[in-house]
Amino acid sequence: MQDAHSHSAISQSPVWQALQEQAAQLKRRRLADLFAGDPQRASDFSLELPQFLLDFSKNHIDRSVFVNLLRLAEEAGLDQWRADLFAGEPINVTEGRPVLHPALRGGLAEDLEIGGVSVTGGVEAELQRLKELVVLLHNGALTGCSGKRITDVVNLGVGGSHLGPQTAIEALRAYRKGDVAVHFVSNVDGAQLTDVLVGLDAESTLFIVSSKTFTTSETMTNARSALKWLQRAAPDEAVEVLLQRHFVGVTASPEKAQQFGILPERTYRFWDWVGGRYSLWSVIGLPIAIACGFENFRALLDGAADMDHHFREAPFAQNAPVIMALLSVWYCTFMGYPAHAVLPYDQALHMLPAYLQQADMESNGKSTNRAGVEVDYATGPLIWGQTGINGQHAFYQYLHQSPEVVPADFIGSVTAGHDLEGHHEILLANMFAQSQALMNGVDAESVGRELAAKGLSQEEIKRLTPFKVHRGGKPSNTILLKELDPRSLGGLIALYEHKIFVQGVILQIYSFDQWGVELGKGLASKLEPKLAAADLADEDDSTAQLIEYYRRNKCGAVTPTELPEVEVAESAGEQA
Ligand SMILES: O=P(O)(O)OC[C@H]1O[C@](O)(CO)[C@@H](O)[C@@H]1O
Repeated sequence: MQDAHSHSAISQSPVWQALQEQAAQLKRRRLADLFAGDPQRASDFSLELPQFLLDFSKNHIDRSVFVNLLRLAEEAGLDQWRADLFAGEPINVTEGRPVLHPALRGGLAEDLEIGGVSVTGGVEAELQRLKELVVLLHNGALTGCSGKRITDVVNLGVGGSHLGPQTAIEALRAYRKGDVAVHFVSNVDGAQLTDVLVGLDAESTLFIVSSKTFTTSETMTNARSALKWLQRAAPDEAVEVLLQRHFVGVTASPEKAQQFGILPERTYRFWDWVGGRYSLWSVIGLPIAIACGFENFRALLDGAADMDHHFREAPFAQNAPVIMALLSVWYCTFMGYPAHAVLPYDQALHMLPAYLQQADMESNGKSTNRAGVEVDYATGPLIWGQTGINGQHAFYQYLHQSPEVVPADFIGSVTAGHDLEGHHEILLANMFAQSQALMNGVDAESVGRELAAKGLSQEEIKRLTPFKVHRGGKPSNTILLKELDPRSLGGLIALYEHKIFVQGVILQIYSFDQWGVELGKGLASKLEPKLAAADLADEDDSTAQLIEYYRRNKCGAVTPTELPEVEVAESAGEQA
């Protein structure tokens, strides 16, 4: 498979050089002028898919740049990489695995076999098991040790084993089903677990230990503390029984879940060919199915499969993930804008920026190309953002008047997710206004006219004008969904997933490993025992000083628990 891909440095290609020159020219062109000189621009630089309109006309490109960006995708061998992704080739080369999250949602053109087993068959079988669990929970048939019905489920997981499910549940707040409450604990900071447990009854609480590797220290620590909490509530109950009745495991390492004490029939599996940050479509999505019902979870998968189909089939020039990826490469790599804002004008999407931070930055925050050589260009951008209206009253000042340019994605829905009158029009008007203001800005002449109309003196106008000028020229995409429902949410998330993949292909980096998170993990487990005692001579002066300060100032010792530790085999350094 590798031979099918060229390792020649893309940054040496003529189209790369051409784009570099164009970037310098385009920086001097006003976005408003690009519209003025091209009456078809808005419609030609837009794409209407069944679930949404993508308007990418407010970007700092002209037709010739767009053509060159499409050439760059060809030059990068995107066609072949895309085919290899869907064919299950081991494109996660550094981990020697295929990348098959589309298979989890019916997104492959044809079924595949891995180790002689049908991928689609395995996925469907696991989904059916998940559905049965959801039905049991919704029917009140799942009970804890004391026979009480399970009413609360706590997902213990971090990163991809947390962000996808919670983002989707928040987004689908209008699609809740059943009366089982779902809670999330991702942080090893015990404050989070404590806060969640405070309101819960141990007899009716079920924990989902959600971890691809089942070795992530934060998640396993939370799982052990959850077990101790159950033990405190039912001191006469055997630990094994508590584990069997109050724990579910969701993992690509089922044997580790069972070592922990979770029943095989309560262990739901996925596979190492699903990256942690791409796993919400797998049994990792169990909390979504519990909170919103299995049918809505299925609709989410269907929406993602629609996007897989679009990405697989559409020519690059009409391919939403390809276009968004090319624009991102254009800004980050050619224009030199290192950040990208995600701005949902939909409260339900409030977690989307955090979700995309992991999806994008853990995938493309790399500086070694596929040939193992350090790149000489910027790779993926810093992704940040929050709901647009809250952002407007916080950091939009920076977007409008800082010398930096931060390209942005505005995301909203035509249909409101509530029935309060008058709110949605204000929300959408703000979204449209912000992208317009960022694009056009306001020049000194217009500011002067506005101030004169308010009756200010010439002297005051002269003094105030420089502060009120907005340079404009700040680019954005707008994704306008018809409605935020399970299907369109699936499509939206898959759109970004494929965008991230395309960016990696073009920039010649491997998007599906995450070696960069390992170093810190290893050091944390080495330093943890040193917080209590031990010689700090091996540590750098700053770290030693911090630990010494901690030792001197910590109030009392950590309360030792009288409850027995549950033996859990942890193996470090596994990749999720
Ligand atoms: O699901 P696991 O194995 O607990 O891993 C959790 C997260 O940790 C990471 O490996 C690194 O932070 C992510 O890629 C992953 O989503």
